Amino acid sequence: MKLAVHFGAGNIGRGFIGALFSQSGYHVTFVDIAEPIINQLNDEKQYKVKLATDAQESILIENVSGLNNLTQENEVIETIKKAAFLTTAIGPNILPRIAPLIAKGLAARVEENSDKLYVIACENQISATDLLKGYILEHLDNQTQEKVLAHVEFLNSAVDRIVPIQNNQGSLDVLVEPYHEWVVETKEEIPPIEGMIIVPELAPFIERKLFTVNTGHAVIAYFGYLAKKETIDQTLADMDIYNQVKATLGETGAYLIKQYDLDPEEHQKYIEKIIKRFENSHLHDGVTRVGRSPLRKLGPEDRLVRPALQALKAGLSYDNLAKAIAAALLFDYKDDEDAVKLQSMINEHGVSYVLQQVCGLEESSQLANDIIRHYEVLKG
Ligand SMILES: NC(=O)C1=CN([C@@H]2O[C@H](COP(=O)(O)OP(=O)(O)OC[C@H]3O[C@@H](n4cnc5c(N)ncnc54)[C@H](O)[C@@H]3O)[C@@H](O)[C@H]2O)C=CC1
Ligand SMILES: O=P(O)(O)OC[C@H]1O[C@](O)(CO)[C@@H](O)[C@@H]1O
Repeated sequence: MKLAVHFGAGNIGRGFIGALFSQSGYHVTFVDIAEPIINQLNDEKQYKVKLATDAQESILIENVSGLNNLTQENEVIETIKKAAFLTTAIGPNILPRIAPLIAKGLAARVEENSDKLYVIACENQISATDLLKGYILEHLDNQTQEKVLAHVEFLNSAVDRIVPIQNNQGSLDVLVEPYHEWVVETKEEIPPIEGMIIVPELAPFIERKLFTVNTGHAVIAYFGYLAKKETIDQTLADMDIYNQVKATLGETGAYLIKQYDLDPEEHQKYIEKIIKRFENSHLHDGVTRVGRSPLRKLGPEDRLVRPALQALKAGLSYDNLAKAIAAALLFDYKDDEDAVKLQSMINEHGVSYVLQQVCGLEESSQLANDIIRHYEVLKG
C-alpha cells in the first residue's frame, strides 16, 4: 500500500490532511509526541471525521498508525525511506524541532530509494515548506543536500478547513467543518490526492486565504475576547464586531483585488462565504483557540501586519486593520504562552517596543502611530 507520513496527529492532521491521504488509498503513519494518541491510533487503526452540520455525517478513516518521534526515531526514519508523501500540520514554530529527524530520514532514504518524495508543510504560514526545507538542509552536509534536492520535491501549500479544539477526550474522532481547500504549488505532475488542488503559482491563493479567512477569524477572536465572548459564532452575533470584521475584510479585499487583479464581485462572494463558515454554531470554536499564539499572528508576514502594510503602501485604507492589531495587543489569555510573553513585553518595554520587535514596525511610523492610538482607546 502507498505510504504517507504525516507529522502532527492533531486537529488538521487527523481531521483534514491525514483523512485525505487515507481516502486516496494511502496508509497514513502519524508522527507525534502525544503518546496516548499514538497508542490509540495503533490499537484502533481507524477513527471518524464528523462533519459539523445538522446531520452530523461521518466518514470512517482507516489504514492509520502512529509513531513517537521522541522515542521511535529509527522507525520514523524507516517510514520516511518508504513514503511517497511527507506532510506536516504541527504549527510553524515547531518545524525547526522536527527538521533534524526529517533530515536523518531523507539522508537515509536517498541512499536506497530514488523515487520522488513530496514534502508539504500544511501550516498557516506563507512559504511554510520553504522554511521547513531550510531547517532540514541545515542538518545535511553538501553532498547529501545535493542528493536530497535531486529526489525530494518541497512544495508550498495553503490549507483551509476549520477544525476546533475537540471536546471528546479519549476519542480519536474529529469534528470538522464540511468545507475544505488544500492548494499545493507545483508545475510538475504529482500523484493525485483526493481534495488536493494543484496550482502553478500559490501567492494569490495563500494571500487570499490568509488575509480573508485568517484575518477575519483573528479580528473576531481578538474583539470577541475583549468583549468576553466565548465562541466565534457568538461573537459574530454582536453587530458591532460583525461590522468591524466586514470593514476589515473590505480593507484586505481592496488590497487583494488590486494586487492580484481579482474580480471585485467574486471576491465579495468569497468574503460572504467565509463569514458564513465562521457562523457555523456546530463548531463551538473558542475565541482563545483562534486567537492563540498572538506573537506569531502579529508577525510582519502574518494575517494582520502584512495586509495593513501592503494596504498602506498601495495608498488604500488600513484603519480597521490597525484597530485589529491594537485588539491583538490586548489579548492577555493566561493559558496562552505567547499571550503571557506579549503582555510581559508590553509591561516591561511598552507597546512601541513590541511593534518594533514583534511586528517589525519602525518607531513613529505611520502604522505604528495609528495602532498606538487605537490601543489607548481600546484599553480605556
Ligand atoms: N485547526 C485548524 O482549523 C487549522 C490549523 N491550521 C494549521 O495547522 C497546524 C496544526 O494546527 P492544529 O492541527 O489545529 O493543531 P493541534 O494542536 O491540534 O495539532 C498539532 C499536533 O502537533 C503535535 N506536536 C507538537 N509538537 C510536536 C513535536 N515536536 N513533534 C511531533 N508532534 C508534535 C501535537 O501533539 C499535536 O497533536 C498549524 O500550523 C495551524 O495553523 C491550518 C488550517 C486550519
Ligand atoms: O491555526 P492558527 O494559525 O493559530 O490560527 C487559527 C486560524 O487557523 C484556522 O485554524 C484555520 O485556517 C482558523 O480557524 C484560524 O483562522
